[in-house]
Amino acid sequence: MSALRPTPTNTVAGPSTAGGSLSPVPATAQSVTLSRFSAWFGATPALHNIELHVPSQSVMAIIGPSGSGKSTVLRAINRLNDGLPGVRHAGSILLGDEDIYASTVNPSVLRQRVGMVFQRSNPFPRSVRDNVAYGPQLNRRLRGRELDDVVEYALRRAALWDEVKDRLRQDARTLSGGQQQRLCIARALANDPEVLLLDEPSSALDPHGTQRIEELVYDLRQQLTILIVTHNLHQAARVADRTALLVDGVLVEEAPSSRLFTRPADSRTEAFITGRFG
Ligand SMILES: Nc1ncnc2c1ncn2[C@@H]1O[C@H](COP(=O)(O)OP(=O)(O)OP(=O)(O)O)[C@@H](O)[C@H]1O
Repeated sequence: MSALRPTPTNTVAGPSTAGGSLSPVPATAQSVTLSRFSAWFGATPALHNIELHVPSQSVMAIIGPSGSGKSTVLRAINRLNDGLPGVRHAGSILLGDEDIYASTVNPSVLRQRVGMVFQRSNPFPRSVRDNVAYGPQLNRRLRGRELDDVVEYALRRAALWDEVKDRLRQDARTLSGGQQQRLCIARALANDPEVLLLDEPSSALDPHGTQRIEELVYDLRQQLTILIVTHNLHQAARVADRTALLVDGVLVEEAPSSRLFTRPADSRTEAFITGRFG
């Protein structure tokens, strides 16, 4: 098994602008596989022996009651739990066939390959352009025209370009909440990730903003592997190919969304989706 490394496309990704048309070279989407993955915060167990395979170029929704471990799963895939006091884990998480917890893995490189967007949009207090340019500038040392092209490419992929192309120098915090959330997605996409983790990305948005995010997830699934944590069961049913239910850190059921929401195999799933608990 090889150590995680920047993919070849990460070094050249971004648009070629020959002829003035964008022809992006996206990274190859990767599957994500958790095997007997457990996590603890101090003595408190948060995840128990999770077995979960997310096929490449698909959307997996993770649902479950509050405190069931949904965010912990996402953060484990990005190694964002590393460094929290008392945290430890057992088992493995593979990105494609690469163990993300191998000692050779650089977590910063991992986080370029596995982008994450949080519930509350968190743009830097800088311009729209600078928010998106930050990653490729730092990680790929892009400058000038090449950098501008990557910014445009990422904003187009995030379905935001048309709304901000004349406001690139404006403070990102002047955008609407929904636009800020898509800006955060563009910021992750600028690193040309193979996997995108979305932690309740539309819970702070109005119905229109929510719909834009869902359309975006639907479109991005062709190029990326996406895991989305959501409290909105209709959203999971709409956007996710498969859905996983976590209860008390245990994976209760994982199935195609069309089946899980209509013919759940486990009585706890039925109780959860019919609102009898959680
Ligand atoms: N940094 C931390 N330190 C200690 N315990 C934590 C920490 N983060 C999470 N936990 C605990 O781990 C468990 C799972 O939390 P997690 O945030 O993953 O749940 P969740 O399903 O995402 O919840 P919610 O839907 O409310 O966001 C909870 O019991 C929580 O209190």
